[in-house]
Amino acid sequence: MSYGLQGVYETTSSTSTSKDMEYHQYLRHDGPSRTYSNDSHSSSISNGGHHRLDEIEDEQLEQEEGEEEQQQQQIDDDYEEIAPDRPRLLMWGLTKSGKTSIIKLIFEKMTAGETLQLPETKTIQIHELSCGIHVRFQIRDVPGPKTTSLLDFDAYSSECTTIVFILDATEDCSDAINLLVSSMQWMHSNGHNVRFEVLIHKIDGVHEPDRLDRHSHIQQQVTVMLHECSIEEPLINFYMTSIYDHSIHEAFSKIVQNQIRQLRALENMLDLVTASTQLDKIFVCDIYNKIFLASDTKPVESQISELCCDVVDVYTDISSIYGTSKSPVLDSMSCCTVELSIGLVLYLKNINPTTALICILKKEPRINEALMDVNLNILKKNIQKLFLPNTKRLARR
Ligand SMILES: Nc1nc2c(ncn2[C@@H]2O[C@H](COP(=O)(O)OP(=O)(O)OP(=O)(O)O)[C@@H](O)[C@H]2O)c(=O)[nH]1
Repeated sequence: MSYGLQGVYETTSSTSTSKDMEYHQYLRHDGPSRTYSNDSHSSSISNGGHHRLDEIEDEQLEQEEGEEEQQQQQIDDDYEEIAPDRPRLLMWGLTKSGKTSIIKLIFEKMTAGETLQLPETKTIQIHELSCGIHVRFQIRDVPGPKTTSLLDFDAYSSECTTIVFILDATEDCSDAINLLVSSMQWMHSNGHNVRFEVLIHKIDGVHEPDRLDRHSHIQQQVTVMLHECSIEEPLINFYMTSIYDHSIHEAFSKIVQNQIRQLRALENMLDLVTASTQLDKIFVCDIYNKIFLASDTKPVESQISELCCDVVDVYTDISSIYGTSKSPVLDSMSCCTVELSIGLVLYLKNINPTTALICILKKEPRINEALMDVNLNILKKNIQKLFLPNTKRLARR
């Protein structure tokens, strides 16, 4: 498979178990032409591409979209058969650490305040989820132990590919650290080379100047204990998160990205497009749960990904008011642009009803929109192709 992006146009100009289980399956379709603007930030959802492509291309696109829809339907009809080797994530950590809240907030649109009323988890909850372009995975939410006991951990973690360990940063962390290390030790001694993604969670409850110290103290303690257990080079990442800000989406995006086999290829494509189109940053984002499936490899500040989440919110709000499944706010050729007063332009374009490309660029007198349109359309097709062989192969089974 070629990892390059075929057909990108360049410009020389500088402008250019043992327990009961509950099973949940989340399948979404549809997305949201109208104009939207306000004075300080002008935003538009415009049908900007039609004059650039001829009718034949339009028909081809419609046909392609029809095929895609059929394919999606087929996938949805037989989930188990279609994605038998999907990643399986286990949410693990002491009781009340925040496992259920995270799932409800990201994937069920519960507000942070509503999570205060969540009851204790009594049985395993299995969530079959899909993010954007055919990225499918399972998340298990399990009753959190009250002590460092590993009772039932073998059943909970069977066939899991990643453990998302939630550690409440507002409490004394020693029990949680012991549980984390003993879980890793159990996995190691049973020959399971599973990645641990550790969320140092409820960080909003820690005084701001102490947060980095808390993070490095926990990380150091875990590293020392793992070394003492002779676990060298463990597969472990640490994130500071809270459901009261954007950090949980950012961390979960990285966790989901670690599950995507095509991630490097996708990043290569995005790098090529940013370089050839003079974009500052480009993201592939699931518009329903605001999970970033990939971005180009330039470093990104948190504020920028927060801005992207905001543009997705604007888009979904307008879609829910004005769009219907039969007539979405954006069709395959349209885009949504938001000009910020700080001199940045955000540009949203759909890849399919659930996935969008979000580009960030500096506002310049002459943005080469035609070049951007052409390259983003090529990128869109290439992304679909990248995920298609996988889907077709699975569909044939
Ligand atoms: N301050 C703060 N509270 C949080 C955060 N995340 C979750 N909580 C709160 O933590 C409490 C426990 O959350 P749950 O999601 O029920 O915890 P759990 O780990 O699923 O608990 P069990 O079901 O007992 O295993 C709830 O009151 C949430 O509102 C966070 O980021 N910050």
